[in-house]
Amino acid sequence: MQRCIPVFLDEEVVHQYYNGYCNNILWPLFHYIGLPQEDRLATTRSFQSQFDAYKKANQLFADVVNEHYEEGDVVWCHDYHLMFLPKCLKERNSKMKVGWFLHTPFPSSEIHRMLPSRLELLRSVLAADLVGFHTYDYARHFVSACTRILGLEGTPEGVEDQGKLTRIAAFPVGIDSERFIKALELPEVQDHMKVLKQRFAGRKVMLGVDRLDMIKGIPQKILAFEKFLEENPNWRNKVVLLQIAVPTRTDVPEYQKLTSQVHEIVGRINGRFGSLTAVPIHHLDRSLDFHELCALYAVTDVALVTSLRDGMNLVSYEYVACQESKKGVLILSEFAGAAQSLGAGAILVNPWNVTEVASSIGYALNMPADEREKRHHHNFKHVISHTAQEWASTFVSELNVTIVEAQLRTRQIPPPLPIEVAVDRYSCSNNRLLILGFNATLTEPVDTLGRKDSQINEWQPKLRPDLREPLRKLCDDPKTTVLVLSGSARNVLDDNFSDYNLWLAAENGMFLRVTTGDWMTTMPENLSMEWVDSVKNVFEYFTDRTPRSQFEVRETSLIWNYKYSDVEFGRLQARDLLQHLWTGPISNASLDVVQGRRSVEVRSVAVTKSAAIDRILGEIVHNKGMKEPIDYVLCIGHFLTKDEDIYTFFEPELPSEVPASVRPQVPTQVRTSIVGSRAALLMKQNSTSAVEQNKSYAIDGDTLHSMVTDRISLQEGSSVLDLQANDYFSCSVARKRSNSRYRLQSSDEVVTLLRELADHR
Ligand SMILES: O=P(O)(O)OC[C@H]1O[C@H](O[C@H]2O[C@H](CO)[C@@H](O)[C@H](O)[C@H]2O)[C@H](O)[C@@H](O)[C@@H]1O
Ligand SMILES: O=c1ccn([C@@H]2O[C@H](COP(=O)(O)OP(=O)(O)O)[C@@H](O)[C@H]2O)c(=O)[nH]1
Repeated sequence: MQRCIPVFLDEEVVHQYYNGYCNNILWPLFHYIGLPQEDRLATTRSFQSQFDAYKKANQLFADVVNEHYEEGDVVWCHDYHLMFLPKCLKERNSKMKVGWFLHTPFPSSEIHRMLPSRLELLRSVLAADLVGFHTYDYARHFVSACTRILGLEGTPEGVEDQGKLTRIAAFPVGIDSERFIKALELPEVQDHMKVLKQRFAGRKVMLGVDRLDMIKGIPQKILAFEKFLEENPNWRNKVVLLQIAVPTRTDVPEYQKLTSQVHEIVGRINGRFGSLTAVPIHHLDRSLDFHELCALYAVTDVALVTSLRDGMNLVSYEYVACQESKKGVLILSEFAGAAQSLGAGAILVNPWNVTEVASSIGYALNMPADEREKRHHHNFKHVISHTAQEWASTFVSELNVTIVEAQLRTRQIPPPLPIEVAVDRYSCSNNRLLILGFNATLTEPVDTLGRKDSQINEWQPKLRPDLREPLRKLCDDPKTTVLVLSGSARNVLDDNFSDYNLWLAAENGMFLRVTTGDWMTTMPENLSMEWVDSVKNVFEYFTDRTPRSQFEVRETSLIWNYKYSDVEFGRLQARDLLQHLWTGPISNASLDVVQGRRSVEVRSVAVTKSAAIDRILGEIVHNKGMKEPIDYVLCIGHFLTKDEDIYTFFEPELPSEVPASVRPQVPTQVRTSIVGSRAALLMKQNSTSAVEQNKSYAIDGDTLHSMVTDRISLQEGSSVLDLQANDYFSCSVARKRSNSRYRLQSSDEVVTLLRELADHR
């Protein structure tokens, strides 16, 4: 039992839908082979009747999904067979979380234009929330098809249609590398390896493993091998090509023709270069079992992949995974998606250039051991770190995040902060917490035009002079705790706030310090920063080419800022920069690209202000030895969307709250502590008792006894927060739409607010 639910299609639908529309129309078109001639005499082969069958089959899939769907489920549709499915699903239930991933290339819009049903298919895919491709190029082609053919707007995140954004991104698939590596130890595989080694002793063995499909370039590969033998007579008895050609789509006439064509070429070459005892090409028209395949991957000297187009090509990954001891050479078509990830170690070839492939064969066969080792090492590292498991979890987590972000986009414009009320409630409270953002909250607003001539060294953010006095008064009030929570680096906060008696949380809360003490870290364990150097290269490149832009390397993030550059040019450059990031350094890492109004920031997914706040609160309560619960919270900042759930941290019942379940990449301990401490941070908004609230959260989280929760309860049974709903003021600064309860127009209004709080009676 594979936990699969079948969708039954009748034979005629299969013929028209699967053999017809999928494999005879979409497949060749997406691989740049073009469309077949429409056969007008046979109505069963017309585009229209095949497309009707395609839609019908997709609807049948949708019906089965609907039958089994439960609220909150994620529906991930795969491949060109199901391009109509997202639309069918969303029409029935617009709240369903739907992703779609294409395993083949998506061709240039000029090719997609040829398809008679081009509009309907694009629109249907756009009904999904997240659309994924193996490479950035395919994603780019899809976006340009939507802009050129549908006339929609392409944004750096995806495609927008009347306010609805479909996110488009690259998610390169990988393999279960462990499975292959472990299999090599099995006795069955070892036996196969022994037999193969004996069988081909004294000869170098080249391997081809492909479905017998025209996109795999099998004739081109064999012709290149023939040319190599022709030009290198000394190799004729010393090398053999093993070609596994797995039969596929045997009902489609084009595939039948290909089989005969390949047989003919193989026969001719074997006749030409074979002897009574040996032939240069061993061609198998069948599939192998997993163990045989692993053994072949492990013992062969060169793998030859000559796809004319290929979505990814997993064979190349599998070969690399099995070559840790032999360190064989991979010759790989530049038209396979895999060329973008294994290009560093493989010999890349244009399969149409038979001469080039033939000489690459010679180069691979003669390659010295140290070069083989270096090349293999590059690829092996990639294959074992970019696995199928990681691919799937990244896609699903991105899908969840996409949905939360879409909810955030529909945020309201909050009303202005009622300063008088905020001050009044402040006066009546006994233990207040003020959480203040820094940039654009406590600094002067940026006036791009006015600063055109300013000096680069003014870029470090500075506390507004008119805030110094009120801030000092607030910090010196024993009933008030002030926390400055910023994305800025530690030294920037040190420079601005060392003289005040307050708490500083730098780098989005990853570092914390009370100004009378030392910095400590609240960083989650295992925060990988391996990506920093490659992202830095991209940022350097764009900084050099965008006058008056700059980038800052922080300890847990990198930020490129173009707030002083020409706005239009800066935006264009930002787009380009994002494209560079997606295709390169961040294509498969657990990173977030956070776009500000004039900045692009890259940080690890676990780094957010809201993820850090409960750890910070725990530390403050512990450090101050608080005896009384906090009864007033003011949280103001010019926070990015990604950080905005800090506002809802204090009021869990808000609908736009980001549930812990949609942050799967946040390490478990952190997630648990968010849920846990929230349970302790009670609001007396309704009559629910502490015990009841704790219970309801216990269902969400694994446990309430996280380290942080335990630490921040004041004493057994009492909680850290004792907030009336009207003693909580979340307030965005200089942002129109926000999740906050209130807003202030600019930091000028922050000055007014803090002055009045400081002078309250
Ligand atoms: O179902 P078949 O007709 O036997 O075809 C087999 C699969 O072929 C295609 O595979 C693609 O997906 C691979 C993994 O993402 C990728 O590496 C490769 O480049 C693609 O060709 C097809 O997309 C699948 O749906 C078929 O099952
Ligand atoms: O006899 C065989 C030969 C190959 N494969 C598998 O078929 C897949 C081929 O995937 P690839 O991405 O290379 O191309 P596709 O056939 O999907 O276009 C790989 O996982 C191979 O391990 C297999 O199961 N049996």
